[in-house]
Amino acid sequence: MARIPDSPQPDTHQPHGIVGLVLDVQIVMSKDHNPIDPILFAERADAIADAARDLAAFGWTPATSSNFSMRLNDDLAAITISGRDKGRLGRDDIMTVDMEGLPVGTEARPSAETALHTQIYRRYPNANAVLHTHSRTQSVASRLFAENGVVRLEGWELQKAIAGYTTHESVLDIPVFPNTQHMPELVAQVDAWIDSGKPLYAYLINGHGIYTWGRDMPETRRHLEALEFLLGCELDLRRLSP
Ligand SMILES: CSCCC(=O)C(=O)COP(=O)(O)O
Ligand SMILES: [Zn+2]
Repeated sequence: MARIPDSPQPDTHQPHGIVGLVLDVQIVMSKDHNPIDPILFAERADAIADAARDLAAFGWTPATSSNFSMRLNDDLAAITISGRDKGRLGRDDIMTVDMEGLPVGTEARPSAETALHTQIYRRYPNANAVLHTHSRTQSVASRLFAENGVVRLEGWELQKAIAGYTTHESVLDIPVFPNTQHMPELVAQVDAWIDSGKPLYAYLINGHGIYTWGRDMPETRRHLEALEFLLGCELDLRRLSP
């Protein structure tokens, strides 16, 4: 559960010196009125902002698109506020939600796609970060492979960048779900795939973008970068070998 950092104590031996420190963090209360660890929130928010800055620099978050989150604990996640420029995020652009996607301790509006993030944290207890981007490659691949409902990746050495994959001889299926503005429908499609027992490391949404996750932010970034590369390779193959 959330932990309160030790309160700074006044230094009684330094009556004219520094008697306290002001931290640039908010103390947020969860629904059961436990304070959320502000240090943990700040650390996660910084990790999200750093990743987002890099992904925006790659051109994968055009026009305020994309959203990012990290788990805070079993009940809460830090997620980007809806509509923000993802290349210029600061701590104030990130908020806390519970695992039903409801805001905690703020009036801010979480990402329109929050339900897809909290679903991953509920279904995969080892997932601690979720990244969703809208690169050109992801968007085109999602349209091209929508008819099959899946992008089958096999024979690529870079499949080994996905946690648990140890050989290019493996098969990595990335489903493509139909897009909808009705989040519960998307959540139901993802649930149905997971409930079928098929492995899921990432998915595309038709004409929209990609979702992937991992046990921490570096692993999740590795997944996203590998998938971007692999989808680009599949597009090139389609173009070059009719
Ligand atoms: C302008 S992009 C359309 C919404 C979207 O797909 C997205 O990823 C960003 O939505 P958010 O509410 O998270 O800013
Ligand atoms: Zn999106």
